Amino acid sequence: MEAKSLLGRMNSGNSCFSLVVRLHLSPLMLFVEFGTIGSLEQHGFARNRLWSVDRDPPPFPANTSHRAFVDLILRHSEEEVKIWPHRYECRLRVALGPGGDLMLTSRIRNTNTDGKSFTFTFAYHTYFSVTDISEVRVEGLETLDYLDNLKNRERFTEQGDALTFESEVDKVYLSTPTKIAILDHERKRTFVLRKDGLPDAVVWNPWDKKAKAMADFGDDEYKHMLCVTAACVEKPIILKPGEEWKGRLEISAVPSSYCSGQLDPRRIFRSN
Ligand SMILES: O=P(O)(O)OC[C@H]1O[C@H](O)[C@H](O)[C@@H](O)[C@@H]1O
Repeated sequence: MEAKSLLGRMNSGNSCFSLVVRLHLSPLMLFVEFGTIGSLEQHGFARNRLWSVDRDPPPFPANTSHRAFVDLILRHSEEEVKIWPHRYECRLRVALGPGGDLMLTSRIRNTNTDGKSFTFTFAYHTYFSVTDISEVRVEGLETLDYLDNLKNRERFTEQGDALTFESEVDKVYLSTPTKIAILDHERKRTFVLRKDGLPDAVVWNPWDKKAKAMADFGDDEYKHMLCVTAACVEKPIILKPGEEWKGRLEISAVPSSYCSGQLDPRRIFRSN
């Protein structure tokens, strides 16, 4: 399966809202090196590999409402050995809930037979469709420390209230809470991200100049997108042979002007 530029569209069946997540896949799954810190290609190699579908996946736990799912698998390959001399298995489960919520679960296992550990970083590079970036707020990241990719990854502390956007942004927020909300006032829709095992969050919008310079990005598309990436970047994950790491991201869309902490989106879904 080609991982690049996957468009995932989910309609809730409820006319109040629909959720469009651009799973610019690999984007969805960055592996080994997030960003351009190391010697590998931008965001690592997993994004540009061919994944296969597991036709006999392990069953879902009985107590979950997520019944529609696909498991994608990526394993080491001979051609990759020069850049990443390890054996691994990476499983990505993409599941849809009855209310239209999207659940991404990743498991990465060290299958080395030479006794060697390996280290990697990880991110779900999810692009969110918004009506007007200038009217968007992000809640859950205020007052946190971040590394600013536009300033040589210098560390700063976010001030004030919720994040708003009026120019290019490329920040790695550190030790973030498990819940982050993206409020689209004009559309009266909020995306709620719930994550596990992914302490960091990257917030990115290229704004006008960078958008024009990017070959695979429309000149005006920056006005209608925000990339909020659940990640594990600051402290890389280390796995010994036989060990497995698990990370999870759940994305829900909630109608109207939901504010984090005030409403529980799960209840809204159930009552619809
Ligand atoms: O275009 P992509 O390779 O998907 O990456 C787009 C952007 O993703 C991230 O959020 C990074 O922090 C940015 O520095 C990068 O430009």
